[in-house]
Amino acid sequence: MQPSADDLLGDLDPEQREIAECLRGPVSVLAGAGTGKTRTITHRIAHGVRTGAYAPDRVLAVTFTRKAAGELQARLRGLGAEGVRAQTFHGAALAQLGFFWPQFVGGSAPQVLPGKVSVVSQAVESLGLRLGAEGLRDAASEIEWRKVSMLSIDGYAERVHERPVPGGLTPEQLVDVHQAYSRITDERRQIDFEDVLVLLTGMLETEPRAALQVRERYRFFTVDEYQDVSPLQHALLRVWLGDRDDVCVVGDASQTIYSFAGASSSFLLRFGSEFPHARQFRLERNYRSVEPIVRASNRLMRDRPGALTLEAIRQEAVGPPAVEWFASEQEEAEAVASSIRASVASGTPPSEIAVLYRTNGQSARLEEALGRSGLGTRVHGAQRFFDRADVRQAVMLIRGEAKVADDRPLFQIVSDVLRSIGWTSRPPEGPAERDRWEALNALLSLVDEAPPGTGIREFSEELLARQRAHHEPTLESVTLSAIHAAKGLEWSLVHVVGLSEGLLPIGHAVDDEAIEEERRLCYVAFTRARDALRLSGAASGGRSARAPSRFIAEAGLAFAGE
Ligand SMILES: Nc1ncnc2c1ncn2[C@@H]1O[C@H](COP(=O)(O)OP(=O)(O)OP(=O)(O)O)[C@@H](O)[C@H]1O
Repeated sequence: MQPSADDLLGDLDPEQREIAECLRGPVSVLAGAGTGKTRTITHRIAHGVRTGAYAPDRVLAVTFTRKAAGELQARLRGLGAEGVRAQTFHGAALAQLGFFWPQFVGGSAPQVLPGKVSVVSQAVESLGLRLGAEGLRDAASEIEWRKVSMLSIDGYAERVHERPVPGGLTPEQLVDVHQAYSRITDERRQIDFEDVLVLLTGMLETEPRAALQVRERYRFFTVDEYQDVSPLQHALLRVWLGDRDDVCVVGDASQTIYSFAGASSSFLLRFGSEFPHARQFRLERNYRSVEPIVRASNRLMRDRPGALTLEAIRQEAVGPPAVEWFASEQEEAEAVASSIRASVASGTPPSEIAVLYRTNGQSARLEEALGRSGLGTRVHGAQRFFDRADVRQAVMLIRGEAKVADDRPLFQIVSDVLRSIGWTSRPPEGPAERDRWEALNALLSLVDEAPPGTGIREFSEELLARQRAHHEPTLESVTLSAIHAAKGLEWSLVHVVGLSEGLLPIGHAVDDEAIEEERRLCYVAFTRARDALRLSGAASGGRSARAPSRFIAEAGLAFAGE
């Protein structure tokens, strides 16, 4: 049963409620980590729909990753706001471009390149230059940065001396690479990820009939994680709005961790000058984490521009985050694995545990150590749950079952399907079998979560909706994740590893701006933990000795065993 309008708002504290009731006009919310910003905006939208202020199909909720869009969509569905679309900027733009292209340009929209690196490689070759794999990736990132920053190649040429140039190229050659890349994509009539936004924004600016259609379609906009908006995404949002101002943006400047890719918290912090009549709110009450975690996180960000001081609601008597220093990364990985094994033995479910690190290269050692401790792991972002071949097969078979009348209980129908493709009631031993088992078992756990009385047909529809939205079920394994990919998520127990100079902050962060971005990453990592945060670092990463990360002392903590 869906909550009534009053029950909906009953889940919110007075500040959250005030925001949820402020349904019109420009609204900005500066919301610290764990203060319930996602809860607030989803309730605000659901409240708008429930009270009739919003026609659900005229509401667009935008965010930055498909995962976050899936979460938003699922939370909205859970609150009864079914018809509302939650999309990424890119997803929404791609759909609109595909729709308008035949009308205003003719034919079908150009093909979107799956990635830039191979074209960059051809561009480099066409100029008689040479670049290694890393250099090609860096050059591709620079092309992305230029486009999301809305710089022409000439504009970029003026600023290239302030930009990172891949080793082996001069700044002038890098500009040539941009030019050659552009020429090749134009010749082949291909567009890249950023071009989708560039072209749509241009089309909506120059074709009033297209702009009119989009504005007719979408009336109420909400942008989550607004601290991550790029100049290009901001420009698109402005053309979507036209001269209207029903937009609500929510974000936390302390969680800006994509500046290197062109994101800028200045749009969030300057929202009041862009919309002088905006209502501006703050959420500073942290519901997620126990007080010592909130205290350390506040200390880490003290006096930084736009930083909020969080008030911890959870005042349980617990000690400060544990901090440990090891002689080598191997020792660190083994100690983390045995500590996690002890936590699981004392009752913390593996799905409530995460190990976070700065670079993807750190995961293999941890995966091995945890595997040796008999724990299933899942590297976050490696492959999306609903893209797995075993999951796709299971969903297809379940959908097949839904087509025939069957009065057996739902659990039996689904477990029989899963058994037919190798699921057993006990988990198998080997890591690959275990991984498959965890995935199939997660599908079965969705049966337990379904409301009583759910039939196979409804269950199959729910699976399809989740598959479309990439709304993944919980897997009973420990999550390993790069900090960047952990944004927006939370676990009961979080280990942050690699707290050494060179890893966090990363070695290539040298100027103040880059160090500040590393600090924000560290903040995002700390604030993912609800009940316990464990920090560690190691002196040796193999080649060189490292010093403890400055962020530990700056958070008011100290290493034991240093
Ligand atoms: N009014 C409230 N009462 C109780 N718990 C709340 C309330 N608001 C939020 N929470 C809890 O606080 C936690 C954080 O909420 P949510 O995920 O919406 O936060 P967020 O602000 O989006 O976090 P972040 O920016 O750190 O990712 C969740 O566990 C949520 O259930």
